[in-house]
Amino acid sequence: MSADPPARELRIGTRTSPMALAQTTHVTRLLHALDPRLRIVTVPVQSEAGLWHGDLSGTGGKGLFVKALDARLQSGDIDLALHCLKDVPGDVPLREGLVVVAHLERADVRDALVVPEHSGVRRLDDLPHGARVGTASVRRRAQLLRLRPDLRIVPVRGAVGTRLDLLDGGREAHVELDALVLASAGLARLGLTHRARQVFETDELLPAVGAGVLSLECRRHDTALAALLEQLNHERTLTEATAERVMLQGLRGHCNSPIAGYCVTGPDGHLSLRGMVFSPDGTAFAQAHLRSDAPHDPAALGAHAATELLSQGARALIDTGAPL
Ligand SMILES: NCc1[nH]cc(CCC(=O)O)c1CC(=O)O
Repeated sequence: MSADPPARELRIGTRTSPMALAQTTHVTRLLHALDPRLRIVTVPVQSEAGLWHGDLSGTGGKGLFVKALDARLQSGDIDLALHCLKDVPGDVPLREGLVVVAHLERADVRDALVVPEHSGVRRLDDLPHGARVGTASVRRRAQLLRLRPDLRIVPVRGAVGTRLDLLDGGREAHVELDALVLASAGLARLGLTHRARQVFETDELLPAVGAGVLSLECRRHDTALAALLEQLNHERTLTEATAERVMLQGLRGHCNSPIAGYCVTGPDGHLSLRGMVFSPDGTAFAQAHLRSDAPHDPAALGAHAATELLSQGARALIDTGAPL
């Protein structure tokens, strides 16, 4: 072998929220461990979505950051885009010339209950009747209402820190919230795990498709970079995420559909996929729980789960909750 080529500059596009920056730092460390000579440049990418606090369910809001990053990648402005798989809509095809090369090992997939700093509430059951719980996720709303139909669910968006400020600010924040439900993985990335009072088991609050998974995307023709990034791929995560994503795509949900999906690999290598689709208030739902003895075909498992959910009326549930 001849001498190594000089290390290249690598431009990572990132959202500017603290969570996105923490994820970028994490990936930067992983990349430097593979090649310490890489010159990694962080390129902030904005989208209007981060500025909004209202209900974004009808605006394609979740997909805006994905689209903004993908456009910058396509134009060559950045070399690498990092996505929370959970935020990548099921119905948006990958842009021409781009490729998802790695799925990083999945972090905690569970949702967590967070209460104001000085509150004595330890679990959802401790909240008073009619308590106000902040979440803008229709998946969380439906499942929280199944657990506690008396709760008032308040749509709260924005960076995790902003939401915590609203929660802790109480009356002064003009939004009196008794609790928030947030992703454990997001709290962990921000060093805020101590704020989680109750971490919901996956069978009481089924996670989002792709929860806890970061995916790395680059240009198809950037083969040297693709080869480097592939080393960061985690095979089990890819398999599980594939089953969940194929299920999501088969359901043809809109950008904020009340869909949950979680695939786990058993000790003997089999895959177990649970999927649920809810009505907005959680009173009606479809569910599938399928097992595959062939871990090599997660896509078939996902497609099968979607078919099962659709046979139980998932289409009507998704369309009822659809934005006007
Ligand atoms: N929709 C926002 C979002 N997208 C990804 C995460 C972090 C955790 C993850 O990757 O699953 C979060 C925060 C949250 O939902 O509280």
